[in-house]
Amino acid sequence: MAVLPLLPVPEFWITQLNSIGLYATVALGLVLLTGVGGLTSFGQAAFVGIGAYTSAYLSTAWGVSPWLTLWAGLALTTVGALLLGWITLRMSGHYLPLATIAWCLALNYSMANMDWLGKYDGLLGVPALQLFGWDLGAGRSLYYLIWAVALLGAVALVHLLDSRPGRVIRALKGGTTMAEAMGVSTFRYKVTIFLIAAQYAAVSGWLFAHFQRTVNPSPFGIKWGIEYLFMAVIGGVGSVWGAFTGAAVVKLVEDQLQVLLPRLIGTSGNYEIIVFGIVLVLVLKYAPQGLWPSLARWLPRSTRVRDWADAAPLPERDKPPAGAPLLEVQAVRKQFGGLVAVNDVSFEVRAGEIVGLIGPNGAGKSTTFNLVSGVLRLSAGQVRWRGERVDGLPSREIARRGLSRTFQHVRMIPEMTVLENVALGGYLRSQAGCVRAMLRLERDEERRLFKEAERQLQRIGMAEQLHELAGNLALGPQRLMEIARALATDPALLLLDEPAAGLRHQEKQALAAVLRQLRQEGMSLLLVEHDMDFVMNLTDRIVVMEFGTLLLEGTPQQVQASPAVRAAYLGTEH
Ligand SMILES: Nc1ncnc2c1ncn2[C@@H]1O[C@H](COP(=O)(O)OP(=O)(O)OP(=O)(O)O)[C@@H](O)[C@H]1O
Repeated sequence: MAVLPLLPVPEFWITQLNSIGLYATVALGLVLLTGVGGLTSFGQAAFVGIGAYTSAYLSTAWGVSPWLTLWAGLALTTVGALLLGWITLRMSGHYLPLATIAWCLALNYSMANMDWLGKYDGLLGVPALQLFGWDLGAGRSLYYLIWAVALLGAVALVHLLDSRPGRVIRALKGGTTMAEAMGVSTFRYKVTIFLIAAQYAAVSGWLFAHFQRTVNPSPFGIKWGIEYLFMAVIGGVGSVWGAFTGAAVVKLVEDQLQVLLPRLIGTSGNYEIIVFGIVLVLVLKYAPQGLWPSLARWLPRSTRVRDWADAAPLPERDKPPAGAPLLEVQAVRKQFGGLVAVNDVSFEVRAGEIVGLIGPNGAGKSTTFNLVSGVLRLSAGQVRWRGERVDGLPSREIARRGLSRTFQHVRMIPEMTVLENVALGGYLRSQAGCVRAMLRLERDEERRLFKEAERQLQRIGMAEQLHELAGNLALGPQRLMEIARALATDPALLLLDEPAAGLRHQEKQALAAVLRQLRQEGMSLLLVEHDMDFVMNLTDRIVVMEFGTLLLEGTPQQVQASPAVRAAYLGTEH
């Protein structure tokens, strides 16, 4: 690619490649936002427009250097994206796509109706870029800058996705509950990826203005917003290199159809749009992940190099002394409409104890877990953590205080390895942000995270499966992986929701041994479990719930001897 402009390649193809580089830069932002983060935007063309118009206006009307107008464009984009993101990203569902459509339409009409922006004619005479006296006016010379930007943008994204913030971003698509339980403010990350995607678009717009040397509103309308999304989807919206594939396919197919179709059917019209729509449907039918992942299947998969052997351990929190009150649940209540799922339940967990929470199906155990860990809000009552009231706090704040959990239905990132999933647990014990990750300045901390993740996986007996994709594991090992991830948060209390479900007998025994070992190391455990042998042999105390209320609290022997508990399980009157 570097020598292409030096060869006698026709100007047409250089222009095509320049356009592909510009489109791919916008599509890269969508890979991050939509493909990885799960947030759909139809409005990227508006951000391209901000980058283009800011530079065109400031450089033509005020003679400002394009190297300065780039920053002005990025600053304006930041303000626009923050405003839009702040309002819409708290809401789930269709609000963001709709808001981005509205934003794109509104901005496009504004551009087209302002005298000082030249209305529909736009701004002419945008100066060419100059770099150290080198004129970048010709397509052949600008080619280098366009492709340097696109490729650097891609490499920065690859770095980002393989980092502490990247693992969080990859968790967003599967819902926010798990990431929040690992201590992440998912809203902050949603705003961040929205901002990054907008800035990729604005940089592309800046280049576009100085490539075309003129701007007008039409390339920044909703049609282009949709087109950019097409590119990302066709290329493979989850993969960085898919942005290039998609941009190339859309640009080349559309152009070729415009030439070929009139010749084939003997009349001109917008038929290429129809044929293009058919192509899109076929791609989505036969390569639903997009074209790049279908091609990449044939490439060898590289495993992570184990370079963390000598990394320093992550910081650890002070653990409470054995017997100190840790978790106090005081008359907690949760109503779902008319249903009282948890009815004034009280119990406590002291440091160094293993407490079991049992009860028939629908007794309210998982709801109690969700109340304690901040996933659900209480209707009444109090939850105290080491004496401090924590009910009403979001789950990430409770996680920060040392309470970590697993989920009844395993929550993980299936397309990441076991090691990477567990490394997400170390989020609160590390600091690297997006910029450091994109520049690869956080490798030391990353090694420390992987060392910790490996240590926890060894502890749980999964040292052999570090590089396995989490989605390929059977249910039992997935549950163990969740425990390792919770352990990587360095908790003082571990809440385990049915940890033994799906495990074979020997695996259960191994798990019980690990949990006992954890208790010896000072860890406290609260677990919901249906396997009675497992609970009776492991726990110090058991809390029994039935129909949302506390039926009994006592030692395993007391619970086993209780006729009321037996009746509750058998469904008889007591
Ligand atoms: N989000 C919700 N909205 C409405 N009702 C709910 C909700 N979550 C739970 N419930 C109801 O609350 C009751 C308690 O449910 P919960 O899942 O806490 O029970 P459980 O003891 O964990 O059961 P299981 O052992 O089957 O997991 C059930 O009747 C359930 O249908």
